[in-house]
Parts: sequence; C-alpha cells; structure tokens
Amino acid sequence: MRVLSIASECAPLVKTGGLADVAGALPAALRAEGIEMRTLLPGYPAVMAALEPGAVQVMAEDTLFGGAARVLAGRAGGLDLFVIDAPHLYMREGSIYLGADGNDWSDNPQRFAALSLLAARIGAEGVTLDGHGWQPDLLHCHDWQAGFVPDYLAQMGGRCATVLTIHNIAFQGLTGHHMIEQLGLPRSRFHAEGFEYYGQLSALKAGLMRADRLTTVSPTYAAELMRPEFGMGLDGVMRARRRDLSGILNGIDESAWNPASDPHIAETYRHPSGKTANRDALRAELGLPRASGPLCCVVSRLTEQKGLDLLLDALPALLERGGQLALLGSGDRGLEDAFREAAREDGVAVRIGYDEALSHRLIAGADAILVPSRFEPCGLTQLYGLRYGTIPLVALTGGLADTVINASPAALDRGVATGLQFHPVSADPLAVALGRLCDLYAEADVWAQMQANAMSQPVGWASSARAYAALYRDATAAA
Ligand SMILES: Nc1ncnc2c1ncn2[C@@H]1O[C@H](COP(=O)(O)OP(=O)(O)O[C@H]2O[C@H](CO)[C@@H](O)[C@H](O)[C@H]2O)[C@@H](O)[C@H]1O
Repeated sequence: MRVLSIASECAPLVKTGGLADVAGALPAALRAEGIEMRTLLPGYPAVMAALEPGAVQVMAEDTLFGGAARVLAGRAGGLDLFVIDAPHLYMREGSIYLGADGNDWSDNPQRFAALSLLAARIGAEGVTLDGHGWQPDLLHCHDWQAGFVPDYLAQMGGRCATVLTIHNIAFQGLTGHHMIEQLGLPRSRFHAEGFEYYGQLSALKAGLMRADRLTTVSPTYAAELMRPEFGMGLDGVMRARRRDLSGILNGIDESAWNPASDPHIAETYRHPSGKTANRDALRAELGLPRASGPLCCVVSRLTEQKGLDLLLDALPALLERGGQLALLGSGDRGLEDAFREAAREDGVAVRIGYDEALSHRLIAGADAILVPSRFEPCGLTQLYGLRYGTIPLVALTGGLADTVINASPAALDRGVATGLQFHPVSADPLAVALGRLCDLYAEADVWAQMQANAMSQPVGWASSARAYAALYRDATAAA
C-alpha cells in the first residue's frame, strides 16, 4: 500500500513541536508493516537546503496562490519526500508559522491551502517517479494545515481514501469567509455541515467533516475531544463522527532517544545507576548545587496548554523539600519572563530557547520530568522520561493518562508504578504531587523499582504502527 503523509513540519528537517516528531517517525514505523509512505512538505529554506542531489520535478503549476510552483521528489533527512518548491510561499527566514512580529504570516491560509491542494492533486492524478506511476492509495493528513485535502480531492474527482490526524485541536486554521474563492474552495460547502465555523472558514473542520477516518494521538484524548471542555468548539463535530474516530498512541524514535547510545549525553547507560554521572554533569552545566531532593526537568513549549503557570505556583512545594527544577522552553513571553524570574531562586535553572541537545541532557540527567498540561493529546516528553528512567509526574489527562502508571498504593504494592499523576489540573494538587514525588524519591528501593519499570515500558512505534496499518487497510477497503 502507498500512503502520502501531508505535514507542515517533519523531523529532523523542520520542527516546532511534537507533530514533526510523529510525521518524521511514521514512514520508518510503517515500512515494517509493508506500507510505502512518502511525505509531502513545504519547501522551507531548511528543507530545500537538506534535499539531496538528484531530486526530480514530478509536478508543476504555472501559478499557485501568486507564483509558480513545482513538486520535487527526493530524499532528505533519511526520508522519501515530495517537496513543494514555491519560493513566494515558503522561502522566507524565521519561524515557519510566524513573522518577526510574532503574528501568523498573513498568507498562512494560502501557504497551507497550497500544501493541501498539491496533496490532493497527487492523490487524484498520481505522479511519475523513475519512469513508473506513483499513485497513493491513501492520503494521511496532519492537523489543520492539511485540512482542506479531502475537499480539494473531492473537487478533482479523486478516489483515494483520506485520514485526518488531530495532534492539537487548539489550532483550527480559521480565516475570513471572503477567502473561499481565493482558496479555490466551493462556496456550496460553506455551511455547518461543511467548513463553516461560526461565520468563518475552518481548515480543521473541513477535514474533520470530510476525511474518511479521523484519528488522534491517544485513546483518552479521543474520548475527551467529544466533551465541551476539550473539544474547543468542535466537540459536536467529534461526537457526530465518533464511529470514524480512533485514538492511536504516539511512539518515540527509539534510536534518537536511547540512553544506551545517545551522543548528546555525558555518559550513556543501560541501568538507572548510569544516571548519576549525567545528573552531576547536568548540575555542573546549569550551575546547580548538589541537593537532597529530586532534580526535576521540563522540556516544553511555553503555552497555556502546558500548565507551567501552575508549576510556578506549586514550585515552593518542591524547593522546600530540597528538590530542584531545570526548565528548557520557549514561547509565551509572559511565561518566559516568569521563569527567568523564578531562576533567581536557589535550585532553579532556566534556559529559554530551543535546544535539541540540551533536551537530551536534561532528560538523561534529571530524576523526574514534569508535564502538568491542562490538555495533552499524547505528549512525547513523558515517553522520553520513561525510556531514560526519569520518572514522569504528569497531569491526569489525554495521552498522559494512557502512558503513565500512577504510583497509587495498589500499583506500588504490585510493583508496576512508572510515575505520578495528579488531578484536577490545578496548582494545589500539583503541589501535593510534588511532595509525594519527594517522598518516593526518599525511598530508594521504591524509586529504583519505578525506574526499572519505566525503562522497560514499551514506548516505541511497533503496536501503533500496526494500528495505523489496520486503519489504512480498513479505510481503503471502504473508499
Ligand atoms: N525548548 C525546546 N528545546 C528542545 N526541544 C523541545 C523544546 N520544546 C519542545 N521540545 C520538543 O518538542 C516536542 C514536543 O512534543 P509534545 O508531544 O510534548 O508536544 P506538542 O504540544 O508540541 O505536540 C502536539 O503533538 C504531539 C504529536 O502528536 C502530541 O504528542 C502532543 O500532545 C500535542 O500537543 C518534543 O520532542 C520535545 O522534546
């Protein structure tokens, strides 16, 4: 089976968050299931620069939202790609989504409609590669940036199946309805059963209404999405499509995130005792003294979603017990400033920015990783934590609920706990959980057992790749 995956970011080439990790990992994970996946990506500067020599043109458009465009087939970052070479849309410095003023690029609707349109064209017509036809059986769309794929495909009379995965329903690709004609969409679909959303146009809703199957990245988040507290206005749509919705947990790239071979960390290890050297090195790097309590880390985008304002409130509960915090993140200016301020306290180190190598050193060196998210479709950093014997303390929500076994008395008795969960997601329960983390850390045997459990929990792609493959087969059989 051939699948075209359509994503606005893809590791290791271009990444702002977890979507890139998943888009980057799926092709290799699915190869083991007999699925040939190629990924369609915008030709941002980093992607064009990484394209290996020998890329060939497989499609061309004289004009695509204000300029010429072509699709190149080639390899980069270990991936088989189709890349949209359209300099007027993608060849600009800075963030892939935001201009220098911190606001969305004003032509984001066109930039990602172009991605969706060319995906649909590949789905409808196929392309010629190395003298052979390459026709996908299924288009796997990720988030709102690929939301219009099923509509464009229907307009072209294309017949291949479509799956839309929600990585984060908070981003819905909204734009004024005056854009409908400009984007080449049919006004006849501008209604509640189509892509209309409270008088605006929503790329995400377009896909949610029209893709053959919908997925999200954990079973619990799939259930949560149908509730008003989590659906962000689209819970009714999710309820209407519940029969076509499934939750498939993300895995992690087990070769990039492997404490036994990680090139970024001070000392590789196979056993939790190997963390000591990494913790010492991390403390030295961050200027933190030795301490009696656990060294906790956070690696995160700094946004409302991630609940890190709650951590600022609950932090004294950790510091009073001799614990420490090391945070790496960037995003919301207010949160960045608040954490810079918090770093004036003893036992708190903060690095504002994006740093892949430091994220590995933090996860290898810390005793625990904190993920106090208000909502979390899956979450990847708690999975990295498990693999590295770094105990996750997480909010009981979304994929965090599905991947961590809370250290309840029963779980401790049975020797199966891998971390801690707190609920409801507010500062006081988080403070209580931090106290509990310190208690468990002080019981060396219990802590060692949890670390061993964590490190042996499967966090790779094997079972989820099987689930995607089954879903693809189902969707193509029905299409
Ligand atoms: N400052 C920094 N420096 C270095 N690395 C950093 C960093 N900030 C974040 N990262 C990295 O970016 C990734 C973030 O992925 P997450 O899944 O935790 O959240 P995100 O909300 O971006 O993803 C959304 O999509 C993913 C994928 O489906 C879901 O798991 C998730 O729940 C959903 O919100 C991780 O690989 C993390 O290590």
